[in-house]
Amino acid sequence: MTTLETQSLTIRFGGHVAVDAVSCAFRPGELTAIVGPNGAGKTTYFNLISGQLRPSAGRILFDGADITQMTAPLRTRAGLGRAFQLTNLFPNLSVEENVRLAVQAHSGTHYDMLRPWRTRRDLIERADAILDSVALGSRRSVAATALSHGDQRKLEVALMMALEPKVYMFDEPTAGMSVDEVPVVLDLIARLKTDPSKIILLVEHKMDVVRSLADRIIVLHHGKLVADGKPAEVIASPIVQEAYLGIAPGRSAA
Ligand SMILES: Nc1ncnc2c1ncn2[C@@H]1O[C@H](COP(=O)(O)OP(=O)(O)OP(=O)(O)O)[C@@H](O)[C@H]1O
Repeated sequence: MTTLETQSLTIRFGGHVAVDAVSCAFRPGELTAIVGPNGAGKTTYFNLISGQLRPSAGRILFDGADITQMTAPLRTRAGLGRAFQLTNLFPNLSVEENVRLAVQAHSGTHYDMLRPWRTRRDLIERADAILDSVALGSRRSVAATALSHGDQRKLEVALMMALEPKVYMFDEPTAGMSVDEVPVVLDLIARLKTDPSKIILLVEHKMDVVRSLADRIIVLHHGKLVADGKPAEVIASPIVQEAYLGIAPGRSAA
């Protein structure tokens, strides 16, 4: 069973404590939404878990191992999946080529001049299945850079799926998407949730998205974990009403 836990995780930027002694254990089969007002430390906490930042104090345990000092690429290989920025990949290759490369990388298959890709039926089928599940089948020949913003986000999710991670990390997966693109991504995350072995973490501002997907909500405020529990309880709790909804009145709580 996959386990992921932060223990007193802390990071300081100069004198500012952006994440302050956050202890939290994430469970398989559960989607945990991380919410809080602007500047609460959500993205920083995410970056600490995925390895883009190193903490000032505290530990991160993944599947029983201390990964606090592990590099981000090694964490990815160990099963911590975070959406790639497309700019780090192959923006001029087609959607299909990007997904096939990710599938190939995960399968451990190296380029073999004597065995062209098209003979690897298993890898092609896996890539096709992923493309269909993110509704990008019809865009397969388009260069990644030529995709709409929403389709680029879907491709990022597809590339993460290709690596079959134990932990899926989504940072505002629907940000900047048009209204008709949002349901595709929400459906996709909802489908990932049906696998009881996966841990899913979601940083999200939109409370309607949180409500529709989260099994559990944790709230960060000034870098501290101030609430943790079932969505209805957490949303109704005075600390969230005051700390989150009170401070961010422009953000939809509906
Ligand atoms: N590299 C950095 N150097 C200095 N301060 C930083 C750095 N990264 C984040 N911070 C500060 O840490 C605090 C937490 O930022 P973070 O982006 O994690 O908040 P957030 O909850 O994700 O906010 P938002 O909802 O606006 O995305 C902020 O005060 C931010 O200015």
